[in-house]
Amino acid sequence: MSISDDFHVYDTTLRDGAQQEGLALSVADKIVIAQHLDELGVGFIEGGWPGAVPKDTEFFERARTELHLKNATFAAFGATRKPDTAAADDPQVAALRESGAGVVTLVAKSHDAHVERALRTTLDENLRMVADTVKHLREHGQRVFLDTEHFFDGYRANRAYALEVVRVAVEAGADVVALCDTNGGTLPRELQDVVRDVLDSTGARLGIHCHNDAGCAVANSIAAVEAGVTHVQGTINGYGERTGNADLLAIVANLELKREHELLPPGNLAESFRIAHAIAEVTNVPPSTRQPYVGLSAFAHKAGLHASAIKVDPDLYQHTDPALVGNDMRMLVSEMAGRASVELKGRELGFDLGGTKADRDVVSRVTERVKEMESRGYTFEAADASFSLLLTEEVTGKRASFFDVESWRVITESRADGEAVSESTVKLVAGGEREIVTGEGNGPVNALDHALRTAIERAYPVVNKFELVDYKVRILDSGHGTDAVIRVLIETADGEGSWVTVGVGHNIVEASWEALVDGVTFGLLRHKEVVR
Ligand SMILES: CC(=O)SCCNC(=O)CCNC(=O)[C@H](O)C(C)(C)COP(=O)(O)OP(=O)(O)OC[C@H]1O[C@@H](n2cnc3c(N)ncnc32)[C@H](O)[C@@H]1OP(=O)(O)O
Ligand SMILES: CC(=O)C(=O)O
Repeated sequence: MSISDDFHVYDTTLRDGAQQEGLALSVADKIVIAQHLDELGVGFIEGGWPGAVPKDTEFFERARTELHLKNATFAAFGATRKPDTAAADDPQVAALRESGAGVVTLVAKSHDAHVERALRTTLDENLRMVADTVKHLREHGQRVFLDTEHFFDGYRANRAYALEVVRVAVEAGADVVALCDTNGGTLPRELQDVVRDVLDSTGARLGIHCHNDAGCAVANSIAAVEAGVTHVQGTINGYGERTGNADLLAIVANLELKREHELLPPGNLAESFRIAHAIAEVTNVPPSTRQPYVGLSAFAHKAGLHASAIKVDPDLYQHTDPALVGNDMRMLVSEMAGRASVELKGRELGFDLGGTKADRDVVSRVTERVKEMESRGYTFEAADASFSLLLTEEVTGKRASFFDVESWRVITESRADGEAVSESTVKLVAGGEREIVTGEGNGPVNALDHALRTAIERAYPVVNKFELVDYKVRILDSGHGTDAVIRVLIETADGEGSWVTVGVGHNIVEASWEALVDGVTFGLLRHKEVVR
Protein backbone atom coordinates (compact mmCIF):
# COMPACT_ATOMS: atom_id res chain seq x y z
CA MET A 1 0.00 0.00 0.00
CA SER A 2 1.25 3.42 -0.87
CA ILE A 3 1.59 5.86 2.05
CA SER A 4 -0.55 8.42 0.32
CA ASP A 5 -2.11 8.44 -3.09
CA ASP A 6 -2.29 12.24 -3.02
CA PHE A 7 1.38 12.47 -3.89
CA HIS A 8 3.54 9.65 -5.25
CA VAL A 9 7.20 9.24 -4.31
CA TYR A 10 8.27 6.83 -7.03
CA ASP A 11 11.71 5.24 -6.88
CA THR A 12 13.39 3.87 -10.01
CA THR A 13 16.79 2.97 -8.52
CA LEU A 14 16.33 -0.69 -9.44
CA ARG A 15 15.45 0.09 -13.07
CA ASP A 16 16.74 3.46 -14.34
CA GLY A 17 19.36 3.65 -11.54
CA ALA A 18 20.71 0.27 -12.67
CA GLN A 19 21.26 1.78 -16.13
CA GLN A 20 24.27 3.66 -14.66
CA GLU A 21 27.67 2.83 -16.13
CA GLY A 22 29.59 0.61 -13.73
CA LEU A 23 26.58 -0.38 -11.64
CA ALA A 24 25.57 -4.05 -11.79
CA LEU A 25 23.05 -5.43 -9.34
CA SER A 26 22.43 -9.08 -8.57
CA VAL A 27 18.90 -10.21 -7.72
CA ALA A 28 19.99 -10.48 -4.08
CA ASP A 29 21.28 -6.86 -4.23
CA LYS A 30 17.94 -5.73 -5.64
CA ILE A 31 16.08 -7.43 -2.83
CA VAL A 32 18.22 -5.73 -0.19
CA ILE A 33 17.80 -2.33 -1.88
CA ALA A 34 14.03 -2.83 -2.13
CA GLN A 35 13.94 -3.50 1.62
CA HIS A 36 15.82 -0.25 2.30
CA LEU A 37 13.48 1.69 -0.01
CA ASP A 38 10.42 0.27 1.69
CA GLU A 39 11.88 1.12 5.09
CA LEU A 40 12.50 4.68 3.88
CA GLY A 41 8.82 4.84 3.00
CA VAL A 42 8.68 5.52 -0.74
CA GLY A 43 5.29 4.84 -2.29
CA PHE A 44 6.45 2.89 -5.36
CA ILE A 45 9.50 0.78 -6.14
CA GLU A 46 10.12 0.20 -9.84
CA GLY A 47 11.78 -3.20 -9.73
CA GLY A 48 12.98 -3.54 -13.33
CA TRP A 49 11.83 -4.70 -16.73
CA PRO A 50 10.52 -8.27 -16.48
CA GLY A 51 10.56 -10.09 -19.79
CA ALA A 52 13.48 -8.01 -21.11
CA VAL A 53 16.11 -8.51 -18.40
CA PRO A 54 16.19 -12.07 -16.99
CA LYS A 55 17.38 -10.87 -13.55
CA ASP A 56 14.39 -8.53 -13.37
CA THR A 57 12.00 -11.37 -14.20
CA GLU A 58 13.59 -13.38 -11.38
CA PHE A 59 13.47 -10.36 -9.06
CA PHE A 60 9.68 -10.06 -9.41
CA GLU A 61 9.28 -13.83 -8.87
CA ARG A 62 11.39 -13.78 -5.71
CA ALA A 63 9.95 -10.49 -4.44
CA ARG A 64 6.50 -12.10 -4.35
CA THR A 65 7.56 -14.56 -1.67
CA GLU A 66 10.62 -12.95 -0.07
CA LEU A 67 9.48 -9.35 0.38
CA HIS A 68 6.57 -8.20 2.45
CA LEU A 69 6.47 -4.48 1.85
CA LYS A 70 5.12 -2.22 4.60
CA ASN A 71 4.93 1.01 2.63
CA ALA A 72 5.61 0.56 -1.06
CA THR A 73 3.90 -0.99 -4.07
CA PHE A 74 6.03 -2.66 -6.75
CA ALA A 75 5.93 -1.31 -10.29
CA ALA A 76 7.05 -3.38 -13.27
CA PHE A 77 8.49 -1.31 -16.10
CA GLY A 78 8.13 -2.19 -19.78
CA ALA A 79 7.23 -0.99 -23.25
CA THR A 80 3.90 -0.71 -25.01
CA ARG A 81 3.04 -3.55 -27.37
CA LYS A 82 4.99 -3.91 -30.60
CA PRO A 83 3.52 -2.21 -33.69
CA ASP A 84 0.85 -4.22 -35.50
CA THR A 85 0.54 -6.86 -32.76
CA ALA A 86 -2.31 -7.42 -30.32
CA ALA A 87 -1.34 -6.52 -26.75
CA ALA A 88 -2.58 -9.95 -25.63
CA ASP A 89 -0.11 -11.61 -28.03
CA ASP A 90 2.95 -9.58 -27.12
CA PRO A 91 5.29 -11.66 -24.94
CA GLN A 92 6.77 -8.60 -23.25
CA VAL A 93 3.34 -7.33 -22.28
CA ALA A 94 2.62 -10.82 -20.94
CA ALA A 95 5.74 -10.63 -18.76
CA LEU A 96 4.46 -7.36 -17.26
CA ARG A 97 1.04 -8.90 -16.66
CA GLU A 98 2.56 -11.94 -15.01
CA SER A 99 5.09 -10.04 -12.89
CA GLY A 100 2.63 -9.83 -10.01
CA ALA A 101 3.41 -6.11 -9.62
CA GLY A 102 0.50 -3.95 -8.53
CA VAL A 103 1.48 -1.26 -11.01
CA VAL A 104 2.83 -1.45 -14.55
CA THR A 105 4.73 1.59 -15.78
CA LEU A 106 4.67 1.62 -19.55
CA VAL A 107 7.24 3.56 -21.50
CA ALA A 108 5.76 5.11 -24.62
CA LYS A 109 7.01 7.35 -27.37
CA SER A 110 5.63 10.89 -27.35
CA HIS A 111 8.08 12.50 -29.76
CA ASP A 112 6.97 12.17 -33.38
CA ALA A 113 10.51 11.73 -34.73
CA HIS A 114 11.12 8.86 -32.31
CA VAL A 115 7.91 7.15 -33.40
CA GLU A 116 8.86 7.37 -37.03
CA ARG A 117 12.61 6.83 -36.80
CA ALA A 118 13.19 4.61 -33.71
CA LEU A 119 9.92 2.66 -33.56
CA ARG A 120 9.57 2.81 -37.34
CA THR A 121 5.79 3.03 -37.25
CA THR A 122 3.11 5.62 -37.85
CA LEU A 123 1.97 8.27 -35.40
CA ASP A 124 -1.52 6.74 -35.34
CA GLU A 125 -0.24 3.22 -34.70
CA ASN A 126 1.82 4.52 -31.75
CA LEU A 127 -1.35 6.02 -30.26
CA ARG A 128 -3.10 2.65 -30.71
CA MET A 129 -0.11 0.90 -29.06
CA VAL A 130 -0.52 3.15 -26.02
CA ALA A 131 -4.29 2.77 -25.82
CA ASP A 132 -4.36 -1.01 -26.39
CA THR A 133 -1.60 -1.79 -23.92
CA VAL A 134 -3.04 0.40 -21.16
CA LYS A 135 -6.55 -1.07 -21.65
CA HIS A 136 -5.24 -4.63 -21.76
CA LEU A 137 -3.36 -4.30 -18.47
CA ARG A 138 -6.28 -2.46 -16.82
CA GLU A 139 -8.59 -5.30 -17.88
CA HIS A 140 -6.21 -7.67 -16.10
CA GLY A 141 -6.55 -5.66 -12.90
CA GLN A 142 -3.25 -3.79 -13.00
CA ARG A 143 -2.89 -0.13 -12.28
CA VAL A 144 -1.04 1.61 -15.13
CA PHE A 145 1.28 4.59 -15.16
CA LEU A 146 2.69 5.87 -18.45
CA ASP A 147 6.25 7.23 -18.87
CA THR A 148 6.23 9.47 -21.95
CA GLU A 149 9.77 9.20 -23.27
CA HIS A 150 11.36 12.41 -24.65
CA PHE A 151 8.21 14.36 -23.74
CA PHE A 152 9.77 17.81 -23.56
CA ASP A 153 11.73 17.44 -26.80
CA GLY A 154 8.61 15.96 -28.40
CA TYR A 155 6.49 18.86 -27.16
CA ARG A 156 8.93 21.32 -28.74
CA ALA A 157 8.82 19.45 -32.05
CA ASN A 158 5.08 18.66 -32.21
CA ARG A 159 3.02 19.92 -29.28
CA ALA A 160 -0.28 18.57 -30.60
CA TYR A 161 1.05 15.02 -30.92
CA ALA A 162 2.76 15.02 -27.51
CA LEU A 163 -0.51 16.16 -25.89
CA GLU A 164 -2.46 13.54 -27.82
CA VAL A 165 -0.30 10.75 -26.34
CA VAL A 166 -1.20 12.02 -22.85
CA ARG A 167 -4.95 12.20 -23.66
CA VAL A 168 -5.02 8.74 -25.22
CA ALA A 169 -3.28 7.20 -22.21
CA VAL A 170 -5.70 8.81 -19.75
CA GLU A 171 -8.74 7.80 -21.81
CA ALA A 172 -7.48 4.22 -21.87
CA GLY A 173 -7.20 4.19 -18.08
CA ALA A 174 -3.67 5.28 -17.12
CA ASP A 175 -3.67 6.73 -13.59
CA VAL A 176 -0.60 8.88 -14.03
CA VAL A 177 1.25 10.17 -17.07
CA ALA A 178 4.87 10.92 -16.18
CA LEU A 179 6.50 13.48 -18.45
CA CYS A 180 10.07 12.37 -19.06
CA ASP A 181 13.02 14.64 -19.75
CA THR A 182 14.78 11.63 -21.20
CA ASN A 183 17.80 13.47 -22.62
CA GLY A 184 17.98 15.71 -19.53
CA GLY A 185 18.50 18.96 -21.46
CA THR A 186 15.44 20.96 -20.39
CA LEU A 187 15.79 23.96 -18.08
CA PRO A 188 13.40 24.68 -15.18
CA ARG A 189 11.43 27.65 -16.53
CA GLU A 190 10.67 25.97 -19.85
CA LEU A 191 9.85 22.70 -18.12
CA GLN A 192 7.41 24.48 -15.81
CA ASP A 193 5.67 26.20 -18.75
CA VAL A 194 5.24 22.86 -20.51
CA VAL A 195 3.89 21.13 -17.39
CA ARG A 196 1.32 23.92 -16.89
CA ASP A 197 0.21 23.70 -20.51
CA VAL A 198 -0.16 19.90 -20.35
CA LEU A 199 -2.19 20.15 -17.15
CA ASP A 200 -4.47 22.82 -18.63
CA SER A 201 -4.84 21.05 -21.96
CA THR A 202 -5.43 17.49 -20.78
CA GLY A 203 -6.48 17.57 -17.12
CA ALA A 204 -4.34 14.45 -16.66
CA ARG A 205 -2.71 13.49 -13.39
CA LEU A 206 0.93 14.18 -14.19
CA GLY A 207 4.24 12.90 -12.94
CA ILE A 208 7.81 13.96 -13.64
CA HIS A 209 10.91 11.92 -14.53
CA CYS A 210 14.10 13.95 -14.99
CA HIS A 211 17.66 13.21 -16.02
CA ASN A 212 20.58 15.32 -14.94
CA ASP A 213 22.43 16.01 -18.19
CA ALA A 214 22.11 19.79 -17.76
CA GLY A 215 22.60 19.59 -13.99
CA CYS A 216 18.94 20.49 -13.43
CA ALA A 217 17.24 17.18 -12.57
CA VAL A 218 16.36 18.05 -8.98
CA ALA A 219 15.49 21.68 -9.82
CA ASN A 220 13.32 20.49 -12.71
CA SER A 221 11.52 17.98 -10.50
CA ILE A 222 10.78 20.66 -7.89
CA ALA A 223 9.68 23.09 -10.62
CA ALA A 224 7.31 20.44 -11.96
CA VAL A 225 5.80 19.87 -8.51
CA GLU A 226 5.35 23.61 -8.11
CA ALA A 227 3.56 23.63 -11.47
CA GLY A 228 1.17 20.90 -10.32
CA VAL A 229 2.57 17.38 -10.83
CA THR A 230 1.75 14.99 -8.00
CA HIS A 231 4.03 12.07 -8.82
CA VAL A 232 7.78 12.42 -8.78
CA GLN A 233 10.31 9.86 -9.96
CA GLY A 234 13.98 9.62 -9.06
CA THR A 235 16.72 7.36 -7.80
CA ILE A 236 18.71 7.06 -4.60
CA ASN A 237 22.07 8.85 -4.89
CA GLY A 238 20.97 10.06 -8.34
CA TYR A 239 22.10 6.82 -10.00
CA GLY A 240 21.12 6.47 -13.64
CA GLU A 241 22.01 6.43 -17.29
CA ARG A 242 24.77 8.94 -18.33
CA THR A 243 24.82 11.74 -15.71
CA GLY A 244 22.07 10.08 -13.71
CA ASN A 245 18.47 10.59 -12.71
CA ALA A 246 17.06 13.14 -10.31
CA ASP A 247 18.30 12.42 -6.78
CA LEU A 248 15.11 11.30 -5.04
CA LEU A 249 16.34 12.01 -1.51
CA ALA A 250 17.22 15.60 -2.42
CA ILE A 251 13.80 16.08 -4.03
CA VAL A 252 11.99 14.65 -1.00
CA ALA A 253 14.10 16.65 1.47
CA ASN A 254 13.46 19.87 -0.48
CA LEU A 255 9.75 19.26 -0.67
CA GLU A 256 9.41 18.22 2.97
CA LEU A 257 11.69 20.84 4.50
CA LYS A 258 11.06 23.78 2.20
CA ARG A 259 7.58 23.22 0.77
CA GLU A 260 5.86 21.52 3.71
CA HIS A 261 4.82 18.41 1.81
CA GLU A 262 4.52 15.25 3.93
CA LEU A 263 5.89 12.58 1.65
CA LEU A 264 7.53 9.94 3.83
CA PRO A 265 6.10 8.41 7.02
CA PRO A 266 6.71 10.77 9.98
CA GLY A 267 10.34 10.75 11.12
CA ASN A 268 11.64 8.81 8.10
CA LEU A 269 13.37 11.74 6.42
CA ALA A 270 15.98 11.44 9.18
CA GLU A 271 16.80 7.96 7.81
CA SER A 272 17.95 9.51 4.51
CA PHE A 273 21.67 9.60 5.35
CA ARG A 274 21.73 6.03 6.67
CA ILE A 275 19.76 4.60 3.76
CA ALA A 276 21.69 6.50 1.06
CA HIS A 277 24.92 5.07 2.47
CA ALA A 278 23.50 1.58 3.02
CA ILE A 279 22.38 1.47 -0.61
CA ALA A 280 25.81 2.75 -1.75
CA GLU A 281 27.33 -0.23 0.09
CA VAL A 282 25.14 -2.59 -1.93
CA THR A 283 25.77 -0.89 -5.28
CA ASN A 284 29.49 -0.67 -4.47
CA VAL A 285 29.55 2.82 -5.98
CA PRO A 286 31.48 5.17 -3.66
CA PRO A 287 29.04 7.82 -2.41
CA SER A 288 29.78 11.36 -3.48
CA THR A 289 30.87 13.34 -0.42
CA ARG A 290 29.40 16.47 -2.04
CA GLN A 291 25.92 15.03 -2.50
CA PRO A 292 23.26 17.46 -1.27
CA TYR A 293 21.81 16.64 2.15
CA VAL A 294 23.37 13.18 2.59
CA GLY A 295 26.99 13.65 1.46
CA LEU A 296 29.67 13.47 4.15
CA SER A 297 30.69 17.02 3.21
CA ALA A 298 27.13 18.36 2.97
CA PHE A 299 27.46 20.03 6.38
CA ALA A 300 31.28 20.13 6.72
CA HIS A 301 32.72 23.61 7.24
CA LYS A 302 36.26 24.53 6.30
CA ALA A 303 36.54 28.31 6.06
CA GLY A 304 37.46 30.11 9.28
CA LEU A 305 34.90 32.86 8.73
CA HIS A 306 32.14 30.29 8.36
CA ALA A 307 33.18 28.63 11.62
CA SER A 308 33.23 31.94 13.49
CA ALA A 309 29.61 32.61 12.48
CA ILE A 310 28.58 29.00 13.15
CA LYS A 311 29.93 29.38 16.68
CA VAL A 312 27.22 32.00 17.17
CA ASP A 313 24.49 30.10 15.34
CA PRO A 314 24.88 27.11 12.95
CA ASP A 315 21.95 28.42 10.86
CA LEU A 316 24.12 31.33 9.73
CA TYR A 317 26.01 28.98 7.38
CA GLN A 318 23.61 26.07 6.91
CA HIS A 319 20.48 25.95 4.78
CA THR A 320 18.89 23.40 7.09
CA ASP A 321 19.52 21.36 10.23
CA PRO A 322 21.61 18.31 9.21
CA ALA A 323 19.89 16.16 11.83
CA LEU A 324 16.63 16.41 9.85
CA VAL A 325 18.14 14.15 7.18
CA GLY A 326 20.26 12.14 9.62
CA ASN A 327 23.51 13.93 8.75
CA ASP A 328 25.93 15.77 11.08
CA MET A 329 27.69 19.11 11.09
CA ARG A 330 31.49 18.75 11.01
CA MET A 331 34.28 21.27 11.42
CA LEU A 332 37.34 20.89 9.21
CA VAL A 333 40.63 22.24 10.46
CA SER A 334 43.10 23.32 7.81
CA GLU A 335 45.17 26.28 6.67
CA MET A 336 41.85 28.07 6.13
CA ALA A 337 40.89 27.67 9.77
CA GLY A 338 40.57 30.51 12.19
CA ARG A 339 40.36 30.35 15.97
CA ALA A 340 36.64 29.57 15.85
CA SER A 341 37.26 26.50 13.66
CA VAL A 342 39.82 25.18 16.15
CA GLU A 343 37.56 25.87 19.11
CA LEU A 344 34.59 24.11 17.50
CA LYS A 345 36.71 21.18 16.32
CA GLY A 346 38.15 20.92 19.82
CA ARG A 347 34.60 20.74 21.17
CA GLU A 348 33.81 17.95 18.68
CA LEU A 349 36.87 16.07 20.00
CA GLY A 350 35.95 16.59 23.64
CA PHE A 351 38.01 19.69 24.55
CA ASP A 352 36.22 22.74 25.90
CA LEU A 353 38.40 25.65 24.82
CA GLY A 354 35.91 28.49 24.99
CA GLY A 355 36.50 29.87 28.47
CA THR A 356 39.76 31.13 29.92
CA LYS A 357 42.61 33.25 28.57
CA ALA A 358 44.78 30.09 28.68
CA ASP A 359 42.21 28.32 26.48
CA ARG A 360 42.27 31.20 24.02
CA ASP A 361 46.08 31.03 23.92
CA VAL A 362 45.93 27.30 23.18
CA VAL A 363 43.47 27.95 20.34
CA SER A 364 45.72 30.66 18.87
CA ARG A 365 48.83 28.44 19.05
CA VAL A 366 47.03 25.48 17.46
CA THR A 367 45.66 27.70 14.68
CA GLU A 368 49.16 29.02 13.92
CA ARG A 369 50.71 25.54 14.00
CA VAL A 370 48.06 24.11 11.68
CA LYS A 371 48.63 26.92 9.17
CA GLU A 372 52.41 26.52 9.35
CA MET A 373 52.30 22.71 9.05
CA GLU A 374 49.79 22.78 6.19
CA SER A 375 52.11 25.14 4.32
CA ARG A 376 54.69 22.30 4.54
CA GLY A 377 52.29 19.69 3.16
CA TYR A 378 50.33 18.38 6.16
CA THR A 379 46.57 18.16 5.94
CA PHE A 380 44.46 17.92 9.03
CA GLU A 381 40.94 17.96 7.62
CA ALA A 382 41.30 14.31 6.64
CA ALA A 383 43.49 13.40 9.64
CA ASP A 384 41.43 14.08 12.74
CA ALA A 385 43.64 11.83 14.88
CA SER A 386 46.82 13.80 14.10
CA PHE A 387 44.95 17.02 14.81
CA SER A 388 43.72 15.60 18.10
CA LEU A 389 47.34 14.73 19.10
CA LEU A 390 48.46 18.24 18.20
CA LEU A 391 45.64 19.77 20.22
CA THR A 392 46.34 17.48 23.19
CA GLU A 393 49.98 18.52 23.04
CA GLU A 394 49.09 22.21 23.22
CA VAL A 395 46.52 21.67 25.99
CA THR A 396 48.76 19.48 28.21
CA GLY A 397 52.09 21.04 27.25
CA LYS A 398 53.64 17.73 26.11
CA ARG A 399 53.37 15.37 23.17
CA ALA A 400 51.50 12.15 24.05
CA SER A 401 54.15 9.44 23.97
CA PHE A 402 54.10 5.78 25.01
CA PHE A 403 57.58 4.73 23.83
CA ASP A 404 60.97 6.22 22.97
CA VAL A 405 62.23 5.32 19.54
CA GLU A 406 66.00 4.84 19.30
CA SER A 407 66.10 3.98 15.62
CA TRP A 408 64.35 2.21 12.79
CA ARG A 409 65.46 0.96 9.41
CA VAL A 410 63.95 -0.97 6.54
CA ILE A 411 65.40 -2.82 3.57
CA THR A 412 63.70 -4.29 0.53
CA GLU A 413 65.23 -7.37 -0.99
CA SER A 414 64.48 -9.02 -4.32
CA ARG A 415 64.66 -12.78 -3.73
CA ALA A 416 65.61 -15.57 -6.07
CA ASP A 417 61.94 -16.44 -6.70
CA GLY A 418 61.37 -12.89 -8.00
CA GLU A 419 59.38 -11.80 -4.91
CA ALA A 420 60.36 -8.50 -3.30
CA VAL A 421 60.16 -8.70 0.51
CA SER A 422 60.76 -5.92 3.03
CA GLU A 423 62.35 -6.37 6.41
CA SER A 424 62.58 -3.75 9.13
CA THR A 425 64.25 -3.38 12.50
CA VAL A 426 62.86 -1.12 15.19
CA LYS A 427 64.70 -0.28 18.41
CA LEU A 428 62.74 1.42 21.16
CA VAL A 429 62.03 1.52 24.87
CA ALA A 430 58.45 0.72 25.97
CA GLY A 431 57.21 -0.01 29.48
CA GLY A 432 60.78 0.38 30.77
CA GLU A 433 62.12 -2.41 28.52
CA ARG A 434 64.47 -1.99 25.56
CA GLU A 435 63.07 -3.86 22.56
CA ILE A 436 64.87 -4.73 19.34
CA VAL A 437 62.42 -6.26 16.91
CA THR A 438 62.44 -7.18 13.26
CA GLY A 439 59.35 -7.35 11.10
CA GLU A 440 58.69 -8.63 7.61
CA GLY A 441 56.13 -7.41 5.15
CA ASN A 442 55.21 -7.28 1.50
CA GLY A 443 56.35 -3.65 1.47
CA PRO A 444 58.39 -1.32 3.67
CA VAL A 445 55.40 0.24 5.45
CA ASN A 446 53.86 -3.16 6.13
CA ALA A 447 57.20 -4.36 7.58
CA LEU A 448 57.57 -1.25 9.76
CA ASP A 449 54.01 -1.54 11.00
CA HIS A 450 54.62 -5.17 12.07
CA ALA A 451 57.91 -4.37 13.78
CA LEU A 452 56.52 -1.31 15.60
CA ARG A 453 53.49 -3.12 16.95
CA THR A 454 55.53 -6.17 17.96
CA ALA A 455 58.02 -3.95 19.77
CA ILE A 456 55.33 -2.41 21.99
CA GLU A 457 52.94 -5.33 22.39
CA ARG A 458 54.44 -6.49 25.70
CA ALA A 459 53.86 -3.07 27.24
CA TYR A 460 50.56 -2.42 25.43
CA PRO A 461 48.86 -5.70 24.37
CA VAL A 462 45.89 -3.75 22.98
CA VAL A 463 47.99 -2.92 19.87
CA ASN A 464 47.26 -6.44 18.66
CA LYS A 465 43.77 -5.20 17.89
CA PHE A 466 45.11 -2.42 15.67
CA GLU A 467 45.16 -2.91 11.95
CA LEU A 468 46.34 -0.64 9.15
CA VAL A 469 43.26 -0.52 6.92
CA ASP A 470 44.06 2.20 4.39
CA TYR A 471 47.19 3.86 3.11
CA LYS A 472 47.23 6.84 0.75
CA VAL A 473 50.23 8.59 -0.72
CA ARG A 474 50.16 11.92 -2.49
CA ILE A 475 53.13 13.57 -4.12
CA LEU A 476 52.96 17.30 -3.46
CA ASP A 477 54.99 19.68 -5.52
CA SER A 478 55.57 16.95 -8.11
CA GLY A 479 57.59 19.38 -10.26
CA HIS A 480 60.58 18.47 -8.07
CA GLY A 481 60.55 14.81 -9.21
CA THR A 482 62.05 12.45 -6.65
CA ASP A 483 62.86 15.41 -4.39
CA ALA A 484 59.16 16.26 -4.05
CA VAL A 485 57.31 16.47 -0.74
CA ILE A 486 55.33 13.34 0.04
CA ARG A 487 52.22 13.17 2.16
CA VAL A 488 50.98 9.89 3.62
CA LEU A 489 47.57 9.31 5.21
CA ILE A 490 47.13 6.13 7.22
CA GLU A 491 43.84 4.77 8.53
CA THR A 492 44.12 2.48 11.54
CA ALA A 493 41.21 0.45 12.94
CA ASP A 494 40.64 -1.47 16.16
CA GLY A 495 37.42 -3.33 15.38
CA GLU A 496 35.34 -0.62 17.04
CA GLY A 497 36.26 2.34 14.89
CA SER A 498 39.02 3.84 12.80
CA TRP A 499 41.12 6.99 12.76
CA VAL A 500 43.39 8.74 10.28
CA THR A 501 46.86 10.17 10.80
CA VAL A 502 49.18 12.12 8.52
CA GLY A 503 52.92 12.17 7.91
CA VAL A 504 54.98 14.37 5.59
CA GLY A 505 58.56 14.16 4.34
CA HIS A 506 60.86 14.04 1.34
CA ASN A 507 61.14 10.30 1.90
CA ILE A 508 58.03 8.16 1.58
CA VAL A 509 59.10 5.74 4.33
CA GLU A 510 59.91 8.57 6.72
CA ALA A 511 56.48 10.15 6.08
CA SER A 512 54.84 6.75 6.59
CA TRP A 513 56.72 6.17 9.87
CA GLU A 514 55.44 9.50 11.23
CA ALA A 515 51.85 8.59 10.33
CA LEU A 516 52.30 5.06 11.78
CA VAL A 517 53.62 6.33 15.12
CA ASP A 518 50.76 8.86 15.36
CA GLY A 519 48.31 6.10 14.47
CA VAL A 520 49.52 3.81 17.25
CA THR A 521 49.76 6.69 19.74
CA PHE A 522 46.24 7.88 19.05
CA GLY A 523 44.97 4.28 19.31
CA LEU A 524 46.59 3.86 22.74
CA LEU A 525 45.02 7.13 23.91
CA ARG A 526 41.67 5.88 22.59
CA HIS A 527 42.08 2.78 24.75
CA LYS A 528 42.92 4.98 27.73
CA GLU A 529 46.46 3.73 28.10
CA VAL A 530 48.34 6.00 30.48
CA VAL A 531 50.81 8.36 28.87
CA ARG A 532 54.30 8.13 30.38
C1 LIG B 1 14.39 5.84 -21.76
C2 LIG B 1 14.67 4.56 -21.14
O1 LIG B 1 15.61 4.46 -20.42
S1 LIG B 1 13.62 3.27 -21.46
C3 LIG B 1 14.37 1.89 -20.71
C4 LIG B 1 15.46 1.32 -21.54
N1 LIG B 1 15.93 0.13 -20.95
C5 LIG B 1 16.49 -0.84 -21.64
O2 LIG B 1 16.64 -0.77 -22.85
C6 LIG B 1 16.98 -2.03 -20.87
C7 LIG B 1 16.35 -3.33 -21.30
N2 LIG B 1 16.37 -3.51 -22.76
C8 LIG B 1 16.49 -4.72 -23.34
O3 LIG B 1 16.65 -5.73 -22.67
C9 LIG B 1 16.42 -4.77 -24.82
O4 LIG B 1 16.82 -3.55 -25.41
C10 LIG B 1 14.93 -5.09 -25.28
C11 LIG B 1 14.59 -6.51 -24.84
C12 LIG B 1 13.94 -4.10 -24.72
C13 LIG B 1 14.80 -5.00 -26.81
O5 LIG B 1 15.82 -5.77 -27.34
P1 LIG B 1 15.90 -6.13 -28.89
O6 LIG B 1 14.58 -6.64 -29.35
O7 LIG B 1 17.08 -6.99 -29.06
O8 LIG B 1 16.08 -4.77 -29.66
P2 LIG B 1 16.94 -3.46 -29.40
O9 LIG B 1 17.51 -3.38 -28.03
O10 LIG B 1 17.90 -3.31 -30.52
O11 LIG B 1 15.79 -2.36 -29.50
C14 LIG B 1 15.15 -2.07 -30.73
C15 LIG B 1 13.71 -2.52 -30.74
O12 LIG B 1 12.96 -1.89 -29.69
C16 LIG B 1 11.89 -1.14 -30.27
N3 LIG B 1 11.62 -0.02 -29.40
C17 LIG B 1 12.41 1.04 -29.14
N4 LIG B 1 11.80 1.87 -28.27
C18 LIG B 1 10.60 1.31 -27.96
C19 LIG B 1 9.52 1.67 -27.16
N5 LIG B 1 9.54 2.80 -26.42
N6 LIG B 1 8.44 0.86 -27.11
C20 LIG B 1 8.40 -0.29 -27.80
N7 LIG B 1 9.42 -0.69 -28.57
C21 LIG B 1 10.50 0.10 -28.66
C22 LIG B 1 12.42 -0.76 -31.64
O13 LIG B 1 11.38 -0.44 -32.53
C23 LIG B 1 13.09 -2.07 -32.06
O14 LIG B 1 12.10 -3.01 -32.38
P3 LIG B 1 12.31 -4.04 -33.63
O15 LIG B 1 13.55 -4.80 -33.34
O16 LIG B 1 11.05 -4.85 -33.58
O17 LIG B 1 12.42 -3.16 -34.81
C1 LIG C 1 11.40 6.32 -19.11
C2 LIG C 1 12.73 6.84 -18.91
O1 LIG C 1 13.52 6.26 -18.20
C3 LIG C 1 13.09 8.07 -19.57
O2 LIG C 1 12.38 8.53 -20.45
O3 LIG C 1 14.15 8.62 -19.22
